[in-house]
Formats: sequence, structure tokens, C-alpha cells
Amino acid sequence: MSNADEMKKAAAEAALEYVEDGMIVGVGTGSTANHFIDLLAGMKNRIEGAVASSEASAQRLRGHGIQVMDLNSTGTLPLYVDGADEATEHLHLTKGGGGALTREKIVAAASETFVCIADESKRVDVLGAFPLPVEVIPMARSYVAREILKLGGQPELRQGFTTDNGNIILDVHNLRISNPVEMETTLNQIAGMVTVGIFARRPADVLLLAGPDGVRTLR
Ligand SMILES: O=C(CO)[C@H](O)[C@H](O)COP(=O)(O)O
Repeated sequence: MSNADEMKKAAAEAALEYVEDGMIVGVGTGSTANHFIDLLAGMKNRIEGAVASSEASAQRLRGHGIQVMDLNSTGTLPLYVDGADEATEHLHLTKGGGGALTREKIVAAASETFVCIADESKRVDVLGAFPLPVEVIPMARSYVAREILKLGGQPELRQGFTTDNGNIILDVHNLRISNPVEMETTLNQIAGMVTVGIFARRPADVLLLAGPDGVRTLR
């Protein structure tokens, strides 16, 4: 494997091992998750359906003839498969590069097993080099930005972007996240904050990390 896209596809392929007959599968968002959706299409007659973490993924799933289900009618999902912007060996993640972090966090929380799929460029020792996305209620934009500045981060409005929930995204630069659980908890307390793109309180259960020599499984 030479390029990042081939590695993303290899990680997605490895995640198919976790799909069992009759499952309702939670499906994430982004280019790696898109590979997973396309591969899942080959098993569509064996699964009951899927819950999508974004309108974009729901559309792609439907395009393959996979039934998209409402999380309110499925109960706990056995499996959630999604990509990440950054991942540590502790399986702490940052997510939300595609702006779908809120629904991703909901589906991850409602799933028994969260399998994260990524190419090795996503592997980091400390989270925070990739600007951390946070979803914010529009009227709280300035207030939340000031609170983030106090924590040492540099918030930047994602221009021209509205989430599936009608909110804005601030991408936070220069935040060194040495204690992901603590930072996630602190940011979560800010009024007007909808979702923080740190997935540490509910980390991945399995990380499938694809490199030039194959896919490594971290648990
Ligand atoms: O969190 C996400 C979307 O909100 C994605 O999982 C993350 O941005 C990784 O994307 P890609 O697979 O395209 O590299």
C-alpha cells in the first residue's frame, strides 16, 4: 500500500470482520467511513440496516440500497465504525473534521463496540495538532470563543459551514491535549457548547490502523 486512500480502504476492509449477520451497524462520516459504506454494500443482504452519523452518510447508504434506521427505534447498537482525525495508542480520538461530531458522539455512545478505522497518518502521541472541532449554538459563538481563549486555544470559525443540527463549528488551534478526559470534561462545561471533538470519555474499543505493511489492531 502506498497512498493514504489505499490505507483508508484497507482499514475499512478490516472492519468488515466485526460485522455479523442480522446486525444494525452504526456508520460514521468521512472518506474512510465512505470506504466502509461502499464495502458494507457487498454485505447488505446480511445486515438488518444501518444508523448514520450524518445526512451525507445516510444518503450514501441509501444509494447502496442499505436501509437507514432511526437510532430512536433501534436501541443499543452492537457496532459503530468510523474514522478519526487523530488517534492515540490509548484509543483516545479527535473527530469532527467533517463536522459530524455530535451525531458521531451520539452513535458511538449508543454502541457496544466502537471500531475506529484510520490510516497511520492519524496516529499521534498527543492529541491537538489537528485543529479541534467543537460544535456550538450560533448565539454562543463569541462567548464560547472567549472561554476557549482562556484555556489557551485559538478558535477559528469554520466559514460557510452549518452542521446537520443547524449549528456552527469552531476549529480550535494550538490546544495541546495532554489529558484528553480532563480537556473533554472542561470544554463540555462551557454554556453553548454542543459537542467537543475529543472522544476520550468514550474512546474507541478497537483501532484498526493501516500502514504500508498492513493493518494493525490496537485494543
Ligand atoms: O470525524 C469525522 C467527520 O466528522 C471523520 O471521521 C474524520 O474527519 C476523519 O475523516 P477522514 O476519514 O476523511 O480522514
